[in-house]
Amino acid sequence: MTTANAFNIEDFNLWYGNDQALYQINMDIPKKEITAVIGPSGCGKSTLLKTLNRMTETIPIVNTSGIIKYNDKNIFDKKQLVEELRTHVGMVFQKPNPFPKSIYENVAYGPKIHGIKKKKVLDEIVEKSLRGAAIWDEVKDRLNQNAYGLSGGQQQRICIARCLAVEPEVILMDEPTSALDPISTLKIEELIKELKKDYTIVIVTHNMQQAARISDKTAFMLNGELVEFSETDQLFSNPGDKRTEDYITGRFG
Ligand SMILES: Nc1ncnc2c1ncn2[C@@H]1O[C@H](COP(=O)(O)OP(=O)(O)OP(=O)(O)O)[C@@H](O)[C@H]1O
Repeated sequence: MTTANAFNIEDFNLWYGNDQALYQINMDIPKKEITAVIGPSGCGKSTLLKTLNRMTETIPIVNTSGIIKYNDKNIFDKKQLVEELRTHVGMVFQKPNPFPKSIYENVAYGPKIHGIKKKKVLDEIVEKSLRGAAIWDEVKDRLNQNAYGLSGGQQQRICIARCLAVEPEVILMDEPTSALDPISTLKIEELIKELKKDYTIVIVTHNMQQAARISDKTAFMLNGELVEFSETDQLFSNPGDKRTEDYITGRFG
């Protein structure tokens, strides 16, 4: 049975040592929609995002309670292999972080790790992924050049292509445009809206206008709590909580 939600977060708490960073989070993240997470610095946005593909557990002092289900299965279940989860749930980071390799090798890297060796198959994956990340036309004649030679915005699209190459279902994006100029930002925003047709996207952003422009649903977090999670139009036009209203009208944050 397939469900409409990619993730069900149930009574989830997270501590860094003695400091609690997330409190009783309950949230269902719908498939093939863009879910934005907003809130002031330090409110737990990145922590929540990184927990969705179990990146936070690489930090030794992290403890959690509660359940996060991905496609109805608890991601913390002993039987759930973390590598497998991360194949389905990819991540794009704040700063573009291509490998110091050619554009081609950056995108072919994941499929190669997964055992794909045939040049023809890899060529196809590289082209499809670069097209999917809306950068094929800009790089098709220089696939063997080092990805470091590209602009920041282009590097970020290479990182998105690298993520697409392993065919994830979900793409987690942690402030993917905060290091980019306004034109590159708009290109990435257009791309994210395009990707929604095929992927579930969860994006952490400092930029409320960005959340309002691109997301279907928005979560507002404050001090580790999920204050409000609703349709983006509603959250920005008619917030249900005074704290959300104060934040979106710039009264704090
Ligand atoms: N590796 C860590 N070790 C200890 N505490 C951490 C760690 N990472 C984050 N924290 C703490 O957890 C809380 C939430 O941080 P988090 O980075 O999730 O917030 P954020 O909303 O994403 O902030 P920002 O918008 O500034 O990136 C903060 O108090 C932060 O200091």
